[in-house]
Amino acid sequence: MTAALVAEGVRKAYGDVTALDGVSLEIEAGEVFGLVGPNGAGKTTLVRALTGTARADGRVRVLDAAPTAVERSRIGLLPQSFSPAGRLTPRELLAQYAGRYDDAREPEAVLSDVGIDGPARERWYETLSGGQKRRVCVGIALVNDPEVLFLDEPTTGIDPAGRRALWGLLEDLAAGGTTVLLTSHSMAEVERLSDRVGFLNGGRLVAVGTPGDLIAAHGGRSRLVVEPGDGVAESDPTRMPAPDLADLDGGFEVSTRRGRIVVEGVGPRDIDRVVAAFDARGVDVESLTWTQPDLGDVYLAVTGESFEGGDGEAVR
Ligand SMILES: Nc1ncnc2c1ncn2[C@@H]1O[C@H](COP(=O)(O)OP(=O)(O)OP(=O)(O)O)[C@@H](O)[C@H]1O
Repeated sequence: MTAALVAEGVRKAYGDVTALDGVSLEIEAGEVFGLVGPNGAGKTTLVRALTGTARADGRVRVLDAAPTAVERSRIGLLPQSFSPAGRLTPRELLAQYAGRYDDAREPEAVLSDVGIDGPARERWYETLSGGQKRRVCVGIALVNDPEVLFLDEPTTGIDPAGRRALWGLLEDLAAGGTTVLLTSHSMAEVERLSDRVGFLNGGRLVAVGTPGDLIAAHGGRSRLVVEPGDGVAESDPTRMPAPDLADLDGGFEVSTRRGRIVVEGVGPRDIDRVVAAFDARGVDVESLTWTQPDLGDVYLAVTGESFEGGDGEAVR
């Protein structure tokens, strides 16, 4: 396989702030790579270094060229902050951007792909909703049918149905061989779309791998999350019962988190006896959820920060 994107020892400082602290990464042609990390971790700066929109120390190659030398029709970029002309319609904007390339896609087809249909195509960009605007911006990044697509938080502000539609579109592009570098704060999004995921924290890549490998290495064990009854958690979280399950065979670890009792290491076959043990210890169980580790757990493990996702993503 050939690397479509290469970063070697990339460093970038803004005054005293080190945004990238020696990032090395190779992304294969046709790969979808998800970049995640807390606010300020350096994701946008890495995208900017790779696209030549910010100068950085170290070595960067895009399709075997310097980022500023690569043929621009081969690259699509959706920056995190991007505001096209407000008093053009989506149809006019797409036509305008298409006109920059010798061989662009049909604007109408691109607008259909990103879900801008009907009257929204004919309204000034500035009058569109936030999610509609973001869809138009995604369309602009796709209009030249790029080989490498950089998407910096593409689905921010887009409603759940639109987000899923966009995921389907990105999956189609990936199936067609497009290389995608995606940043996102949605673990569901990166887990669904990415062949590999990189976690940035404090300007360093702290973990890289397939979602499955990362979850196996850092995700911890499956767990039972118990909401205790009797209003104990609300009245005084410090009085939360954390029953000792040491005598149960299975090596369970019990802790309390945000008013819930978390029992790590509970497999599907263990649920009944753990619940019975709660009962025997007089802990009233209001509700319980069994979860398997996912990328949100990896996030917590490798960045040290708790992850609270939107869209019904797990809270840990
Ligand atoms: N133009 C700039 N001038 C000064 N500091 C900057 C600039 N751009 C980024 N930084 C700083 O560099 C660090 C990395 O920022 P960056 O935008 O790359 O993070 P990020 O991971 O994309 O964050 P977010 O999730 O909030 O988008 C931050 O501390 C940020 O304040």
